[in-house]
Amino acid sequence: MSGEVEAEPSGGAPPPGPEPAAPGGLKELIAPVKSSLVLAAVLAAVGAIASLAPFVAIYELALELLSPDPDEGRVWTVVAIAVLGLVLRFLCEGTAFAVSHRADNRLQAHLRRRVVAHLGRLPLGWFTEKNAGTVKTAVQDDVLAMHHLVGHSVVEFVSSATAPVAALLYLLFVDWRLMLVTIVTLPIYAAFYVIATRKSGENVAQYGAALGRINAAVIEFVQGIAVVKAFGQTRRAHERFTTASDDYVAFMEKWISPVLKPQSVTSACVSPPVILLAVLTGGAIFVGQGWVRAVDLLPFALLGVGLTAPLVALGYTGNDIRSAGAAAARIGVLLATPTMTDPAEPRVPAGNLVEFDHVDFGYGPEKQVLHDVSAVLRPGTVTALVGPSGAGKSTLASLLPRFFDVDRGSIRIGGVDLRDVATAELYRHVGFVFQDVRLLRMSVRDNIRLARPDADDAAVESAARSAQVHDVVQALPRGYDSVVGEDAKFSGGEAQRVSIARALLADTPVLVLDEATAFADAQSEAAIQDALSELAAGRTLLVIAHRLHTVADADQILVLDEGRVVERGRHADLLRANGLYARLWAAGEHDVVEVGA
Ligand SMILES: Nc1ncnc2c1ncn2[C@@H]1O[C@H](COP(=O)(O)OP(=O)(O)OP(=O)(O)O)[C@@H](O)[C@H]1O
Repeated sequence: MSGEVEAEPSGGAPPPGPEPAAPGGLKELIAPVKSSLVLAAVLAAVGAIASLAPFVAIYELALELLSPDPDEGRVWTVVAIAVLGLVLRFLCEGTAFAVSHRADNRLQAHLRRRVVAHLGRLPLGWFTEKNAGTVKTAVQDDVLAMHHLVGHSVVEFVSSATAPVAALLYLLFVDWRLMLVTIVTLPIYAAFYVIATRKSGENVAQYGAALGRINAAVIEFVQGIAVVKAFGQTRRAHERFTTASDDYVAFMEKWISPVLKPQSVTSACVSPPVILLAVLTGGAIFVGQGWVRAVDLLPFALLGVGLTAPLVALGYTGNDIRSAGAAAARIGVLLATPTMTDPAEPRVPAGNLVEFDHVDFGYGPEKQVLHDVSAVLRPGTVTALVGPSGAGKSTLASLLPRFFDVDRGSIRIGGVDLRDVATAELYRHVGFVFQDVRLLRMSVRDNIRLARPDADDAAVESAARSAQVHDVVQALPRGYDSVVGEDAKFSGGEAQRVSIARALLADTPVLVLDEATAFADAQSEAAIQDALSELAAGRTLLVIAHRLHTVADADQILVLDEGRVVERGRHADLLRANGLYARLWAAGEHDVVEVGA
C-alpha cells in the first residue's frame, strides 16, 4: 500500500453561516435558476410556434396563387411573414439555448460550491472510501446530469411539446375532420407507449440489478485478482463474471425481443409515409365528397409528417428529466448529511489534560460501538488501547481529533468540551498519525509543513531526519521540491514516515497514533518505530497499540472489549489480574498484543 495522493485542497474554511434548508429534490436544487429556465422555456415555445409560419405560408401562398385573381401584394406579405417566422424561430431557439446554458453554468458553479461547502462541514470520519465514491458521483456525474436537464432538456422538451400541439391546433382550425384523419394512427402508438413504459418500470429495476451483478463481478475480479490467481480461483471468478454476463444478455433478450416487433409496427404507424398515406387517402375521399378542396390537403401533408420527430424527442428528454431527478435526489442525500458545527463562542483549552467522560458513540442508531467509556490522559503520558479486533479502538481514538462527535457524555481537552473548541484551535492541540496516510498532490516540503506553512527549510529537514525519511526525500529527483504523485512516489512505510515528519513539525502536545506497521518491511518497520519514538517523546499519547514494547511501557493500558473498557492499568498489574489482557498477551505469544476475534 502506498500513501494515497489527493488533489490540493482549494484552501480556506467553508463560509460560515447557517446551512440552507433541507434539500427538497430537483425543484429546490434548480430554484436559483428558475427564472432563467422559465424565460428559456417561453422562448422555446415561441420559437416552436414560429417554426410553423413557413408551412402555413406555403398553404396561404398556394391558396392565393391558385385563386382566379392572385393578389401580388398579399403574396409578398405572406412571403415576408414566412421569412419573419423563420428568423424569429432561429432567434428564439438560439436565445433560449444561450439563456439555458448560462443558467446551467451558474447552476453548476452554485451546486459545486454548495456541495463543497457542505463537505467542508462534514465530520472528518465521514470521508471513507465509500463516501469518496458518493462525492465523486455528486460533484461530477450528478452535476453533469443537471447540466443535461438545465442546458438542453428543458428547451428541447418545451419545443418538442409545443410544436405538435400548435400544429394540431392550426390543423383543427383549417379542418377538424382532416385533422382527425391525420392523427388516426396516433392512439395506437400512444397505447403501445403507455403499456411499454408501464412494463419497463418493473424491468428497469431488474435491469439495474442485472447490471449491478455484472459490475460487482468485474470489480471483484479486478480487485481480487491477486488473491484469485494465487489461490487458483481464476476459472471460478471468471465463471461468476460469465454467468452474470449471460444472465444479463438473457434478461435483455427477454425484455427487448417481445417489445421489438410491436415497437417497429407502432413506430411505423406514426412514420411520415404512413401519416402521408392517411392524409392523402382520407383527403382523396374528402375531396371526392366535395368536403374540402385539393389545396386544403397541403397543410396536413406538410405538418402531419413533422409530428413524429418531436414525439420521439419527447421520449428522450423525458429520460433526461428522470435521470436529473435521480441525480438531484443523490445530491439531496449528500446535502442532507448532518454536518459538524463550529462553536458560536469558541473556548480555548487551558492545558492539555484529556478526559473521556462517559462516552457513548455509534455509527448510526443500529451500530452502537462505544459504551460508557471514561478515561483520563495526563499530559506527557502514554495511554495504549488494546483489545480484540472490532472492539472499538480505532473508533475511540478517532473521537479525540473529532472525526466524529460523541453521542452521549463528553470529551474534554484542557477542561473544554471538544465541541466548544474552534477547529483550528483543536488541531493546534491534537495531532494524529493513522495508518491510512494521506499525502496531498504538492511538494514533499509543503506536505511536511502542512500544519505550519511558515516553517523554514531547516525545520522541515530536521523533522524529516527525525522521522527517518530525509535520505529517501534527498534521493528524489528534485528533493523536497518533488511533487507527491508526480516525481515523488513513496512506499507505504515511507509515506507513513512523511506523515510522521508532518506530525513532528506540527508539534501538537497531544497525539493520536495508530501504531500498525502491517505493510512495512522489517527495515522500514524499524525506521517507523524509531520515528514514532521520536514523535512520542514528551507528548500526551493515545496509541492504538499493536506492539509489545509500547504497551509494556505505557503509563496506562485501556483494554476494550465490545466497546467497553473492561480492564485498565499498567502492564504488570494487568498480567497479574489474569483477565482479557493476560489472555490477549498469551495468545499474542508475547509479541503482538492485538488478536483477531
Ligand atoms: N466508518 C464506520 N462505519 C460504520 N461502522 C464502523 C466504521 N468504522 C468501524 N466500524 C465498526 O465499528 C466497530 C469497531 O471498529 P473499530 O475499527 O473501532 O475496532 P478496532 O478495535 O479498531 O478493530 P481493529 O483492531 O480490527 O482495527 C466494528 O464493528 C466496525 O465494523
